[in-house]
This record gives sequence, structure tokens and C-alpha cells, in this order.
Amino acid sequence: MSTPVNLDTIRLVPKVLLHDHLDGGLRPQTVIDLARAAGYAGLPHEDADELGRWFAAAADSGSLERYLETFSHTVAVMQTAEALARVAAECVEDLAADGVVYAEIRYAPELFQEQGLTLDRIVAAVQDGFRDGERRAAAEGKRIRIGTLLCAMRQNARSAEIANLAVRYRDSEVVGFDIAGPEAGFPPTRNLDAFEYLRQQNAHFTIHAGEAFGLPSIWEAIQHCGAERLGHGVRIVDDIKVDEDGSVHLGRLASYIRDRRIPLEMCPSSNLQTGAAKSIAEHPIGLLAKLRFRVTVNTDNRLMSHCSMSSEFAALHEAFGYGWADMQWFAVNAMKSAFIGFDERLEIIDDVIKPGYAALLE
Ligand SMILES: O=c1[nH]cnc2c1ncn2[C@@H]1O[C@H](CO)[C@@H](O)[C@H]1O
Ligand SMILES: [Zn+2]
Repeated sequence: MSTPVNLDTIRLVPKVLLHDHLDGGLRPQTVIDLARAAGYAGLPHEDADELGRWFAAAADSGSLERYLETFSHTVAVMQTAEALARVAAECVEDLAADGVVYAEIRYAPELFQEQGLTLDRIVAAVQDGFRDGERRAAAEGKRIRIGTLLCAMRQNARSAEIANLAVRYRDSEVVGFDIAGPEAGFPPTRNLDAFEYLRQQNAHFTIHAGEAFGLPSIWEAIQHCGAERLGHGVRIVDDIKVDEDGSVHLGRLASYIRDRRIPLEMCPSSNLQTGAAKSIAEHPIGLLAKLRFRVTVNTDNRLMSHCSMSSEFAALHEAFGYGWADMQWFAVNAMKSAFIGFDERLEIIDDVIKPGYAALLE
């Protein structure tokens, strides 16, 4: 008899996460502890459950800009090396407990300088925290590896500096670069110098595109900037036409993205909150997966979007009937798309992912 698919069983299978923001995944109690230590009086609640509910409700705003406002609280309490290391270590513990075996976690170092930390100190503190978290997970019998992505914020003008920082730490598990923040009004081409530099350095980068703004943003990210992956990319469906008889027509951009196997870092729950999709059942991930785009499933912000990798898969199972074979497909897609070396990716696919699903697929 095959193992039933539910939240508890999904937590046990190996999962791969490519798109998760460090400042969007704090435990509510940690936000409270750190706020107290920092003397930050701006939190809307002092009780962990209430605070968790507040973040999810406030982020459930219908717009990316309002969703992003909630980060002012998490960023405010992440201004010391100790706080950054704690948040990073707990992030790894939480992912490992959820059955994530490989994750790329991103954050914008420039946001953590309010009390004078240097960019180097910030990166070092977070890397220490990740290594600490990996060790703690291993002590619990959980194998997990974390790669870091450094983000520059679209509304600021520091992308060249942050790209340089990412390259300097490339041998210390900083595996790539991204730009995040409000999309409308901040096209990715504003950061062309950073992307050109990264390409010259043979470094990897993804770009948040096609979340709050449509096809032009995706096209620029791929064709002008050279992004290897797309953060969200949901609006690529605007370039796909499905006729009443079910026949499907891909436009040139959608075809290019599918033909080139460009990975889409899809984050269903987050998209519902920012208004990029109406419900999980109507989320473009269903169509895109059916059309065999290189789709991956991600959390974006576990605190604000009140989700985990397992809860995202449980919701997708509910909406689209995905089973173990589909979940393995998503995990392999994500692992193929990771920014670590090819041999390391293969090793995780062959030694961890496939054995993890083998018994379920018999
Ligand atoms: O879905 C998103 N789209 C764009 N920007 C985001 C999203 N989620 C978080 N951030 C932004 O990325 C920064 C670095 O982690 C966060 O501070 C937040 O402002
Ligand atoms: Zn994101």
C-alpha cells in the first residue's frame, strides 16, 4: 500500500529549497527575544503566536509593496552579529526539521548596517550561523547543506558593491547573487553593471522578476541581464494562451524559457498574498508544471507567508493531486538548478533525493 500524502509524511521526504529570505523566516519568539535585547519597541505584539499571526495577516495585503513593509520589524532586530548568527542557525534547524536537504538562503547585507556593521562582518556572522545550524542538524541526524545568495535591493544603488561582495565570498559557500525589493518602477536593467561584472567572473545569479510586474521584467532579466533563474516568474503565463479545446500556444519568451530550461523559483503562498495569483488551485504552477517548464517549489518567506516547504507541497497536493513522483520531480528540478557545482548537485540527487523517494515509488 502506498504511503498517504499528508503534512506529516511530506515532512519526511527530501526537499530542495532555492528561494527563501533569511529576514523572512525568523521564529516569532526570536523576533520578540531580539527586539527585547535591542531595545526595539516597534513590535505590534509581545506574544509569539499573536505576532506570528500578525505577520501573516499584515503580509496578506494584495500588493508586494505592502507585503515588504512587514520586513521593517525583522530587519530592525537583525542589526548585530549575534542576532544574525542566531537567526541563520535557527533557519537551518527549522529547514532540517522540515526535511529540507539543500537550501539556498538569501538576504540583503546592506539592510543590516544601521548600527555600523561592515558588509564583511555581516556575511561572516551569517556564514558562521549557517555552519553552526548545519552542525546542530547533523547532531540530530539530519543532513542539510546551505548555500547563500546575497541580494541587492532594487530601490538602492549598491548592486555593484554587493555583487563584488558575493564574488569575494564565493569560496565560503556564497553561491550566488539576486536583486530583491519592489519590482514596479525598478527594472532589473538598472543594475546592468553588476550583472556584467558577475558574468565576467563566471558567477551565478537569479533575479526576482515577473512577480509584481509582467513580461517586460522577465524579458529584461533574461535577455538583458542574463539571469540564470527567475525569482517567481509567475507572470510568464501572460505569454501562454490556452484555447477552449485545451490546445496551448507559447509565445516567444515563454518558449525560450522552457526550451532553455530556465528554472522558475515559484512561491505559491507568497504569490497569493501579493496578489500575483488568486488561489493555489488557480496558481500558474499547475499549468507550468504540466507544460514541463523547469518549475521549483519554494517558501519565499516562511514567517510572512506562514508556510514551510512541507506545507507548500501539502497545499499543492490538495490543489493538483501531486504525489510522491511529482515531489521527487520538483526536488530534482531544484537540485539541477542549484548554484553549487554539477558534481555536488548530482551527488545529492543520487545519494539523498532518489533513495529518499525510492521506497515510496515502488
Ligand atoms: O517576494 C519578494 N519579492 C521581492 N522582494 C522580496 C520578496 N520577499 C522578500 N523580499 C525582500 O528581500 C529582502 C532581502 O531578503 C527583504 O528584506 C525584502 O525586502
Ligand atoms: Zn523572494
